Amino acid sequence: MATLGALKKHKVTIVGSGNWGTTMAKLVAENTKAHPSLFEETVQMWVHEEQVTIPKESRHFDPASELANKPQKLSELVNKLHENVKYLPNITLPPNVIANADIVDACKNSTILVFVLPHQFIARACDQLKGNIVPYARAISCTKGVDVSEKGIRLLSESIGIRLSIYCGALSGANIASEIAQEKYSETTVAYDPPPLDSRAPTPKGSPTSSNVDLISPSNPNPSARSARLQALPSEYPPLSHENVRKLFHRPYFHVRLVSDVAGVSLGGALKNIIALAAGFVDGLGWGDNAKAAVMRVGILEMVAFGKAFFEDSVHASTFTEESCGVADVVTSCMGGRNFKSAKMAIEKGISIDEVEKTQLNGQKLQGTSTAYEVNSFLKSQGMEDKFPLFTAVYNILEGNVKPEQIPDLIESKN
Ligand SMILES: NC(=O)c1ccc[n+]([C@@H]2O[C@H](COP(=O)([O-])OP(=O)(O)OC[C@H]3O[C@@H](n4cnc5c(N)ncnc54)[C@H](O)[C@@H]3O)[C@@H](O)[C@H]2O)c1
Ligand SMILES: O=P(O)(O)OC[C@H](O)CO
Repeated sequence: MATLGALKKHKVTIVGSGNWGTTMAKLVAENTKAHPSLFEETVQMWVHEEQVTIPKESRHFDPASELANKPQKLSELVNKLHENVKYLPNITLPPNVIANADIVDACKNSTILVFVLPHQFIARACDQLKGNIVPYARAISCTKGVDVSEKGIRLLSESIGIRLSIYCGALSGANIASEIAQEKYSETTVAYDPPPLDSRAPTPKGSPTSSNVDLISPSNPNPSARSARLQALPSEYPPLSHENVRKLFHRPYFHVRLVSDVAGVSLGGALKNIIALAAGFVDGLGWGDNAKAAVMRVGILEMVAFGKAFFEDSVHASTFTEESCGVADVVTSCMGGRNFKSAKMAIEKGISIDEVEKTQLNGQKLQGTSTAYEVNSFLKSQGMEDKFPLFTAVYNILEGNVKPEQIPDLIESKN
């Protein structure tokens, strides 16, 4: 009985503190408090430091205070007010969330790292952490996107795992952060497929681990070769079984389903953002719900086809259809997501999405535009743009090569 010998508790760090990062810190901290035999109560939240002035509309704004119009460090404000007034205003954080602007210190001795950074900041964060974390740490990626290079395409969970030489799973779902922060019911999918060594069973010689998966590339379209050895979680810690991982994320208002399909969960979260941009384009044209449903239908088909074409060994099509991280995330993202809203506003105002992001989002980041570019660059490298007409159309609209009004013709089936 592995748990009988457990003496230590898992220390959890949330790597990121945006809209979703701060929400994740809140719900995880509620759970570390609720499960004191498994987790240390204090949850560190890494804050990318910036100077923030308390907004006038904030309940913390006091015109009589000398601090009223004075920029202050965000990490200090979070710890003083128990609120992230910039990225998650009006939500009280539990006192066991501790904001920390030093990423290495925040992650020191943590056995569980929850990555919730915008995609573009992952590589640098990992560079800073490399060699400064316990080698048996485990990670969960909540970031939505994919990494593409001249060598091929990689899931963010893989990128994190490879950069840090640790195992990384994924969490993704129909999860608009502000609703979850207000404790409105939602579901999510957590993919966690730890190598056999974490279950304390001896690892059969030559058995695969789930980390350090080779890149998908033209010469290696469906890699199954898995190379590196992971360090086993010491037996003093409670095992990170599906049951215990669920206890870290599940709340009465946030229902978690555990699966083993890390690729499916990661891909769903990335690709739905391209579909959400298309939905925003047609809505911005004033075309109504039928048009939106049409691009969602085609987008879901392309999401499934993409998984089958490039991740056939790992993705289960049922992950897209049956779990929150698939069709359900497409639906919520195309109704109320930032990518959808920003694409819609860009069309309505006749400006670029980048301009909407810079002027309207108060520092929050879109992931759909970079994912559209990354996916297109990969499809081009595979000579497969025409097999994914919606993804290709979104890229070409962003590039100014075609107009949103051309979407119906561009996505029409040629059969
Ligand atoms: N917000 C949501 O509803 C939601 C839900 C599910 C998943 N996600 C995903 O979670 C990820 C994180 O999104 P978010 O909503 O927490 O962030 P956000 O877009 O609200 O905020 C941007 C974050 O980037 C940080 N940042 C800015 N410059 C930085 C730098 N140079 N280095 C490091 N960090 C920097 C800011 O401090 C801030 O925390 C994204 O991939 C997003 O798609 C978001
Ligand atoms: O607001 P978006 O477009 O970044 O989407 C948020 C979540 O991913 C929805 O599940």
